[in-house]
Amino acid sequence: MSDTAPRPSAARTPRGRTLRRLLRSPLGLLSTAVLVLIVAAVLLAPLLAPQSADASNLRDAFAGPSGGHLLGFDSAGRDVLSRLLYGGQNTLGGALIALGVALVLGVPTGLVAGYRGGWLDGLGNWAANLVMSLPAMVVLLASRAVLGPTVWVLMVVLGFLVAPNFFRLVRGIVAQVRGELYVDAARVSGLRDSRIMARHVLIRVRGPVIIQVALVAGIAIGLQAGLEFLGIGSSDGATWGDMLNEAFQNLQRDPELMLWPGLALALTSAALVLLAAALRDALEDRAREPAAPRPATRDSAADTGTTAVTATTAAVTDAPSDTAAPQAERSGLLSVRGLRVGYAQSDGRVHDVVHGVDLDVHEGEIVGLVGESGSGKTQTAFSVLGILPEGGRVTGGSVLVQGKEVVGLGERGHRMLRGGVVAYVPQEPMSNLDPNFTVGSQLVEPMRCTLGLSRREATQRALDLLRQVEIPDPPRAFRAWPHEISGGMAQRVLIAGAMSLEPQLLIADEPTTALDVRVQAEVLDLLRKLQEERRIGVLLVTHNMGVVADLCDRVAVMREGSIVETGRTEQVLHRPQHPYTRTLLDAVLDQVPARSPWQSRKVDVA
Ligand SMILES: Nc1ncnc2c1ncn2[C@@H]1O[C@H](COP(=O)(O)OP(=O)(O)OP(=O)(O)O)[C@@H](O)[C@H]1O
Repeated sequence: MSDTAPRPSAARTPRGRTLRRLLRSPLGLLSTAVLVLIVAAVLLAPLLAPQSADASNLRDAFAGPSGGHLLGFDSAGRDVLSRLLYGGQNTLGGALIALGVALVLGVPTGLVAGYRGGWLDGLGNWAANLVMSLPAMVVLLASRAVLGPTVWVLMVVLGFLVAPNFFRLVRGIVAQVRGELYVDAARVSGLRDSRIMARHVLIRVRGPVIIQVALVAGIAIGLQAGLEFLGIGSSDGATWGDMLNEAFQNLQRDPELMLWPGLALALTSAALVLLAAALRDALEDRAREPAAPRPATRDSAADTGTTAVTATTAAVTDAPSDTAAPQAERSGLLSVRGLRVGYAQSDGRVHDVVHGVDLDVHEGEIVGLVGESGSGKTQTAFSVLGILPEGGRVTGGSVLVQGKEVVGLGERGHRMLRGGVVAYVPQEPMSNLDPNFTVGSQLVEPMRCTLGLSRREATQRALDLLRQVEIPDPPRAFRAWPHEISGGMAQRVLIAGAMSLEPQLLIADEPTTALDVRVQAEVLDLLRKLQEERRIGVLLVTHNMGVVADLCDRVAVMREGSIVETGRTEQVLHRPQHPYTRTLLDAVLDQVPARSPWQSRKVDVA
């Protein structure tokens, strides 16, 4: 491992940056300091309080400050400072109970509803709306009548009443995150849903939930004090609400008694609200922060001296043609027959976007699936992977992977397939890496979960893989954050990730579209090298005839959800049978000069 490579410091982690930003803002610093002081004082009550909260001496009733009793005595001759400190324990403890219940009920249900969608989401929403429509005060009064006046029980009920706030917040964010490509990538790499939620999704809801916690804590403290002030709730010991109630009854005699519990409540609630605002600002600043400049890499600095091929150059020459692979005979690796994919419409009808596709990928061959945008290439690939978007489903046909039918396979079966036999290289490398984790961590985790490797073994293997995909400084790339690497490097990382589970079939969906032309050539070279070394089958989804010419043994041309022509690459490129294939080839030839002569799977040197 290189010792010279800089290690991203803890201070540069998103969490470290948020905390520093929070403490740099005057509001954040002030509110944090006030809260820390209040909590510390309350926790240290046994050391700071001159006596216990309930020790009373009627001779001291309404006595002013004296000696060790800085805030004087109340109407029952109890020390006000002691009651304030011990009362804080009960008041803050009650708020914690309400918060705990709300978090336990709201966050996991919001996660599941947002991530899974469907009937779970419907049910969760219905329940949240129902609870939110209940008048909180009436429910609390009814609970008091049924369950008794204990304030702890009322705090549990309060937690139940505010849980929908957390549910809605989390559900909304998760529904957004679920559509992120890195979440798809994590699914494709075989991670369980629970693991994806814990690792990739929870991290996105963390910030907003913390803000909501601060707000709800303020509300819980206020409500609890309100209940006790009205004499509705009662706890075994003193609380700030209790103190307010007692002070209010003696307002004429000693108005100062209102001051201390009122001040404690006001300060705590205000500090919580200000902390929430400061946290929100800190998180928004972080989101606005521009990504760190990417270091020059071999990929991005490949302007000179690179062996490259112009990927958009199609080679159509007079080389001899092969015959098409017999479609009747099904391949042992991937065999698709009569595949139909449909999406449910709002009127209940199903709209087919793939209409009876036949496709084979044999061991050790690269098959190009080519066609214009919207022709159904991705839907076909996603059907094999079992990751069709919500609303989409296979409506007919058969997909055999290593002889095993995958149509109708449950999520678990698909996950096992994706974590073993089939791997996927997506289109947009940067969006498929989770910005919250280092590159290395994103390589190591699937290997640990799927192959059961120890962290040390998985780390070693990840470094080997980074070397195999020709990343110049593997240890450095391993430690880098996604924003610190170039698009070409990110694609190499994703290829390494796909290879890490030793697949037999690799599905690459436009793997070079997001890259510049020279980096495209390098990534294509890499794919070819890995495919030849490992003798895996590759289904290459592309709209680029140049890529097909450079890389593929066979090609299937897709249009409007159907395969219109299939055969060996040379044959299809030399003597296209279908007018649509000719149009695709003409379009390429219109745009760039043709490379000649056609050389099967050879790279043109720029
Ligand atoms: N979530 C969806 N809901 C409804 N229709 C969809 C959905 N996703 C894709 N489609 C439709 O399926 C058809 C095929 O889309 P697909 O993504 O497979 O095209 P493609 O050939 O891969 O195109 P591209 O190269 O642009 O990705 C398109 O008509 C598209 O509108």
